[in-house]
Amino acid sequence: MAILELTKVTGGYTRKPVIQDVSFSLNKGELVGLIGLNGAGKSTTIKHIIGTLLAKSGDVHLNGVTLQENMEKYRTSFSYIPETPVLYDELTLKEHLELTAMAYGLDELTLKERSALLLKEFRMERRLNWFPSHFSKGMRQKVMIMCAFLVDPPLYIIDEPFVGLDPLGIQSLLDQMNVKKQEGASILMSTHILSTAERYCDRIILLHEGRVRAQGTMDELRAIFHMPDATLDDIYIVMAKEQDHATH
Ligand SMILES: Nc1ncnc2c1ncn2[C@@H]1O[C@H](COP(=O)(O)OP(=O)(O)OP(=O)(O)O)[C@@H](O)[C@H]1O
Repeated sequence: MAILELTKVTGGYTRKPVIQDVSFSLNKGELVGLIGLNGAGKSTTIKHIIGTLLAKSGDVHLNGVTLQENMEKYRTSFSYIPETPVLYDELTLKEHLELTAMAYGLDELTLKERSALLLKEFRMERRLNWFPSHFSKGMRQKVMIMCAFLVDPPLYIIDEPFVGLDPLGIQSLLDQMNVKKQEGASILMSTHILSTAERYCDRIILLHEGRVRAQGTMDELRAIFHMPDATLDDIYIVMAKEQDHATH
């Protein structure tokens, strides 16, 4: 069974749809890249998955249920790392981790064990009692990343994770993603860093003007675009120059 399944999702912010007929799924243990130009609809698609926007038509199943069918199961089946960190100014790093643990019903021991590993991995051990106002941009992002991994859900949704992290931070994140994948979790990641997406993603979904233009492994994409030796950058540029696919 797919952990995440979008079926013909059409939606947006106003009556005019931003994404149309978006269908794709993620299987257990897969890392899938959501790729597209600025304004293609990546964040809008993610908002429909996490439930901040509701589809005008079509549906999203997560862990076998829609948000309407079982809100509790749906919400606890994923964690989300937004593009721009959202932190509580009046809570320390330690309190952010504690709050996340409480929201997801983690016991004290699990919180202690998992946070010790994450704090070490992301080199934040000495910042436990700091407030967000003293964090750099990358550190703020690391707080969100640590909270997401603390939960240990079956699905991670990560919006443009690499901007703002230093190379060590990026490597730590990729390592964590890999560990979780090995344990069977699935990851949906949107990014503009195509070389990283090409290297790490099992499959790629190419969004263009609110629609899925193509999806598959790199080899499948090369076949679809008739570009046998192409990199993801090459394919992306060809897709970006297509004028009329939105109408087909
Ligand atoms: N809050 C909003 N209200 C109305 N329209 C919006 C809102 N946010 C985004 N849009 C519109 O939806 C379309 C898709 O935007 P979206 O943010 O999903 O793109 P994206 O693929 O994530 O782009 P980027 O790579 O720049 O982050 C754009 O035309 C944008 O103007």
